[in-house]
This record gives sequence, structure tokens and C-alpha cells, in this order.
Amino acid sequence: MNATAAGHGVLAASRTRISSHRSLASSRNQTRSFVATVGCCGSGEGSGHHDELGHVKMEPLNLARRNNGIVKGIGLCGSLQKRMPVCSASSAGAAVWTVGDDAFDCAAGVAEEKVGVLLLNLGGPETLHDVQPFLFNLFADPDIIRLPRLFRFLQRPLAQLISVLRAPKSKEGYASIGGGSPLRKITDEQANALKMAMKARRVLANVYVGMRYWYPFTEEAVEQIKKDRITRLVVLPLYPQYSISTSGSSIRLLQNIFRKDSYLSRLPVSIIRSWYQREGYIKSMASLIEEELRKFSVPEQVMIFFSAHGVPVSYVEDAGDPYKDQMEECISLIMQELKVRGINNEHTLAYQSRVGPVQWLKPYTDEVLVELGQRGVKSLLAVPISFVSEHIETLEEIDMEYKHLALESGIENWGRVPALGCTSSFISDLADAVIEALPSATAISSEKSKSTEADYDPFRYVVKLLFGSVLAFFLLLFPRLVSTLKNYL
Ligand SMILES: C=CC1=C(C)c2cc3[nH]c(cc4nc(cc5[nH]c(cc1n2)c(C)c5CCC(=O)O)C(CCC(=O)O)=C4C)c(C)c3C=C
Ligand SMILES: [Fe+2]
Repeated sequence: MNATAAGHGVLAASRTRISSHRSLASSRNQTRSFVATVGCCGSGEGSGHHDELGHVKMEPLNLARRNNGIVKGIGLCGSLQKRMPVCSASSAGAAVWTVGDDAFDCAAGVAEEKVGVLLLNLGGPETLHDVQPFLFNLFADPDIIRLPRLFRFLQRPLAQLISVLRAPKSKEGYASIGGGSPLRKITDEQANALKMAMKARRVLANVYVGMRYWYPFTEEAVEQIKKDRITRLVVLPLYPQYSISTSGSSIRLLQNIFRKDSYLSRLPVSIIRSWYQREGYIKSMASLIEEELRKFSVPEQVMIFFSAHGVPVSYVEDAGDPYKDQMEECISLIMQELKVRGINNEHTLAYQSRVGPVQWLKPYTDEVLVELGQRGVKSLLAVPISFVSEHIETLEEIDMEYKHLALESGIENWGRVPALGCTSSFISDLADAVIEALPSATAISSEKSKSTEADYDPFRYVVKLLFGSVLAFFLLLFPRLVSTLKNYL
């Protein structure tokens, strides 16, 4: 069985059409449907808690206890457990999940689980030719450009305009890192490594990759999950911190797909919404930092500079995105871990990669670098914090743009921590997170999506159409407006 969705080759139609029709219900409402308990498995209670947005965060559950590398089937499914107290080759006599081909295989033959893990990521253009359609998919996402409901009909025309205007700048960036994004290759490698790490824990699983804006699309991965008749799924966004614009967007897309499908809506699913606080992740980050610090001639004098991908301020202040809080907590945990290791360097956090004319989370990376240079900081270690793989924003923005700016601003010694990629302690921790999440999988409610055909109102449709035409007319009439917009992107 192919470990990832790569090469599945379904949904070959033009991708620009796929990603942009998702309704934007509030995160609160959507999260509720994920905690509905349906089907045989009622053992998920108490397994997650709601954060300030009502999201269920998966805490380490301790339901699947590991012993000598064997995952015991305690609590995987309450009712099944009663029917099969012993399904094991273990001499210990406890219920043990043994591993068959591509499945949890109960030796007693009473139950057979086919476990799937779906890794969610952003995706990136593989060639320069892909850049504009990739950008279209990104900007057509209502979680990336959050228009008021009344203006939602402008989403696609606006995405078209912005993607065309932004494409030349983005292409330059992708050209400078070899002509495309390495994200697919790295995510596939992570998927394979995760599959192996789970196998080492005697849990066989198929690991799928679902990208939000480019191949292999989430829709393709889901098709493969259906074909493989997966019976239990763990969804793991490859973003440590939750943001409406990243994990939130991918999860909402998934919910919409699952709700519409009778098989998928009954499939027990467990979603790990954020995992920035996991000990394995924190320690892996601390180790990478420690290793890079050692390369400086006077490590104690190095400023540890965390650079996170930004989000517009309105996400945090108006929409309640927990991203900023999670980021700050994450950094504090990493610094605590470094302290335990005797590392007491100064540190700072700034936000990079802003796009468009709105206010983004501050302080901005470029501005802080200049300030630090002016303050006399001579050695700086950049730590990309919101990503777990190398991509355009580490390879181009940090390694080229920011490094250049820092050196120009008076910083003399520059270092950069690599993204985690397939670091074994990190992948091991992800495997643990997945195994811990398995028992609490519950079916996604088959409740209908918030916006339905019934919402269709011909009057509103005509008003929107008229408004759209007037706007398009103005854009055409005032090319200067367009070029101003371009300068902002
Ligand atoms: C935590 C990670 C990310 C957040 C939060 C995020 C928000 C966000 N991004 C844009 C716009 C763009 N992002 C682009 C690329 C990109 N973004 C992330 C991660 C986060 N984005 C990654 C991993 C990548 C790189 C993918 C790759 O090709 O390797 C791009 C395209 C590149 C460019 O032109 O700069 C855009 C545009 C917005 C508007 C946003 C929040 C609203
Ligand atoms: Fe981004």
C-alpha cells in the first residue's frame, strides 16, 4: 500500500476549481460536530477539552498504554473491548493489538481496524507555472481572505485579481529556491517516517497527505481513504499551533467533505488540532537550537530570534484565533526547556510573511532585525517556529531576505535553525500523538452544512450580481487602483 496520497492520481481536473466553495461557519459551531459521539465507540469522553474557541484539543490521553513497544487495545472501543478481552499473542494476557497487513488485526478475529493517518499541510507550487493557480486557490479560501458574508460572492474574482498581481513576486521567490516548493517531497518523507515510527510501535497505519492548495489535494487523500476502507482515522495538521488560516481551514474543508458522504460521516475520526505543547516537539526544537548555538564562537551572546508566520490582527482580535497565544506559550516552553539545559540566552519573537494592506501581528520580523542591529546585537540565531518543514518562507524569506537585512543592519554572525523535517525525536513524538488520539475517534456528525441550497434567495443573488458588476467596472476604469493594490501585495 502506498504510504501517502502521492501518486493516487485521482481528481486530475483543474485544481483551481476545487478548493474555494467551502462555507465559512464559525469555528465554534463546526467544532461541536467533531465531538458528537456516533457509532460503536463511546470511550472518547473526557479525552479532549475545549479551548477558548470551543476547539477540542487532544491532550495526551493515556488510553492506549504502551508497554515494551506494544500498544494495548485498552479503551480503543469500549463495547468491543468487552467482547474481546483477549485478542493477543501476548504472554502477559492483556488485550493487545497485534498488527496485521495494513490493519489492526485482532487475533480473535472479532474486530479489525484499518487505521489511517491524514497529514494536512498547505501545499506549494511544484513549478513556476503552478504559482498563479496555487495562489488563486490560496486567496479563494475564505479562511485566508475573510470577506464579510455579504461580499463573499467576490471571493473568486478577488482571488483571481490578487493571484495575478502577486504571481510575479512569488515566482521570483520560488525561482530563487530552485523553481518550486519542496513542501510535497518533505511532507511525503514525513508521512513515510511516521508510518515507520508507528510500525515500530506495532501499529500499522496508512499515512495520507492532504494539501490545502496544491497537489496532492485533501480531496484526493480522502478519496484514497475511502477506497482503502479505513475504519479509524487520525487527522494531524502539520502546523504545531492552531490558526484559523491553516489547520482551521483544512479541518473545515475536511468537515464539509465528510458531512456529505455517508461512509465518511460515520468514520471514527480524531483530530489533533494543535500540538505545540507536546514534550517531544518542545524537546526536539530545543535540541535543534542547542545544536545551532554551539556553532557560534560565543554561544551565550547569541540572540535567539523566533520568527513565526504572521496572521492579520483581525484573526486574533475579532475572530478569536488562538494562534498568537499558542505561539507565545510554545516559545515560553522551549525557553524553559533550554533553561533546564543550562541555556539562558536572550530571545525574542517576531512575525514574518505579511501580505496585503491590513495590519498583521506585530512586531514584524524585518523591523525587529533592523532594531536589533541598531541596538548592537552582533550574533543572532533565527528559529522558524510555525513550520516543521523547509519551504519558501524559510529558504527564501529567512535565509536570503532577512539574513541580508540583518547583516546590513549590523548583525555580524547569523545562524538559522533548520526546520524539524524528519528529525527522529520529532517523528517519534508525532507517532505517540497519533496513537494517543486513536481511542477517542468519533464520527463526524452527518448534520447538514450550515449554508444549504435552501438559503438561496434570488433577490439577494441579483443584488450581489449588480454590486459585483459595479465593482468590476470601477476596477477596470481605474487601473491606478489596481497598481496601488499591486504595490501592497
Ligand atoms: C503557520 C503557518 C502559516 C500561516 C499562519 C499562514 C497564513 C497566511 N499565509 C498567507 C499567504 C501566503 N502564504 C504563502 C505560503 C505559505 N504559507 C505557509 C504557512 C502559513 N501561512 C507556508 C508553509 C507557505 C509556503 C508554501 C510553499 O510553497 O512552500 C503564500 C505563497 C508564497 C508567497 O507568495 O509568499 C502566500 C501568498 C496569508 C494571507 C495568511 C493568513 C491569512
Ligand atoms: Fe502563508
